[in-house]
Amino acid sequence: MKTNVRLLAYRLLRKYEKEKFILREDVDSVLSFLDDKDRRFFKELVWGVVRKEELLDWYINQLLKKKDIPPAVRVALRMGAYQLLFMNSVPDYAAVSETVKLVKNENFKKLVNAVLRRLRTVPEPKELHLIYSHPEWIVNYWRSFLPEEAVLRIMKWNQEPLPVMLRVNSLATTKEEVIKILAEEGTEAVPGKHAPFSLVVRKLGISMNDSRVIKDGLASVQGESSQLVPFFMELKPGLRVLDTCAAPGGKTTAIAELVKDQGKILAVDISREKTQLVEKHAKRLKLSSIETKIADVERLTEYVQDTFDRILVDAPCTSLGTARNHPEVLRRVNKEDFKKFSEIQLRMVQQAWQLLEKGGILLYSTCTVTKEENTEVVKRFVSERKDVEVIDTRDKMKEFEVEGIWDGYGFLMLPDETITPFYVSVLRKMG
Ligand SMILES: C[S@@+](CC[C@H](N)C(=O)[O-])C[C@H]1O[C@@H](n2cnc3c(N)ncnc32)[C@H](O)[C@@H]1O
Repeated sequence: MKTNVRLLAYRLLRKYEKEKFILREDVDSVLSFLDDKDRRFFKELVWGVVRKEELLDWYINQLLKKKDIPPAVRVALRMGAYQLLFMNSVPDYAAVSETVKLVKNENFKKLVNAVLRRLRTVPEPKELHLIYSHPEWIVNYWRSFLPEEAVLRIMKWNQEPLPVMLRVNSLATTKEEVIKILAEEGTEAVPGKHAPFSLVVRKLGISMNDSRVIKDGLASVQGESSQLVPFFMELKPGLRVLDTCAAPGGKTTAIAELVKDQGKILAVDISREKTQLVEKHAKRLKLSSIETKIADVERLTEYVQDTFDRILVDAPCTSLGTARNHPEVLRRVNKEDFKKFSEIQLRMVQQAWQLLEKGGILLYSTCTVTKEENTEVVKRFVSERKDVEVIDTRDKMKEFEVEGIWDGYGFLMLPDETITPFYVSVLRKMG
């Protein structure tokens, strides 16, 4: 019997509507029994509906007398509207009739049918937050501290799913070699524009987890923004490096590769499950300079007494910069979260600073776009100490061809095809 992919998508989206959270395991478990064509359809429908939520709701609401409809009906309407507006491969009659089938109640079946049949008659919206489908409050919030063109750039790129990117393990192989192996597996990859060891996947042959380059530790899956972070830490072999908030170890292992696996890298995270992820990552890449420790970074000095030449605080944050892969984050956060995270982040930097040698460098980074968690954290920290020098990273960002905004405390990378928004602040301890 043919699998009803729309029904599977509907169930997942109903769960999302309740919880505002999509578990990757839920997606993967559906994908595991679909063929290639159904997988593509399922992924596009699910992520498309989440990505375009505000826009779809706006179209639907133009045709509803009473906007307060049950969530089950709203989700079905979004799915139908998405297929009509964005999926050229789906004929209109199928988008309408298959959506009507998802709805149980007879009266609502009629309503869904009527709305979807008239959907194409609605003229396009004019407001930017609708055209680029973002919650209005987030756009207004970004406008309160970012130039309009930066806000527009973030919104535009948030419409585009991020390509898969790899960081080639420079201690084990070369970009050319990895490209060759990938080609034998049917995957097309090209060198990335920004990070020295990056590859961008243009066409996926087999799943990356099954690829020889991952299994044999020749590369890691990592975006270009993350790959660039360690390049701002003035790393060299033999340094003692502390990576707080290290799991799953993307940046820890990048650091180890850059110091040629020579030196001591201590990777800290909050739980055993988390530090095990880092250990697994290091083992796969055959890196031996990494040790792990379970600790609460907000009280780091109770757990760690050694001092370090370099410290990375890649802090937990509201993750707004990950919206291309996780469009649901934009619909989950609220302004209180910005404040809550910023207090945690400041405590982490204060604690880590105490373990930094004079002349050493602490890099603070987040993958979010909020004033509270970026500029304000560093500003507050700098204002309470006399031994902090803020390092200007503008020239170096230019070298890596990364555009963004310098706020006097750090640099907010602005997105392009392979860069996602990332905030990087580099602080030197004066002696
Ligand atoms: C942004 S992620 C780090 C990503 C990682 N640096 C990488 O590149 O792969 C933030 C990490 O902070 C950890 N974390 C959150 N609160 C923490 C705490 N109080 N102490 C230690 N780690 C914490 C989380 O477990 C999570 O692994």
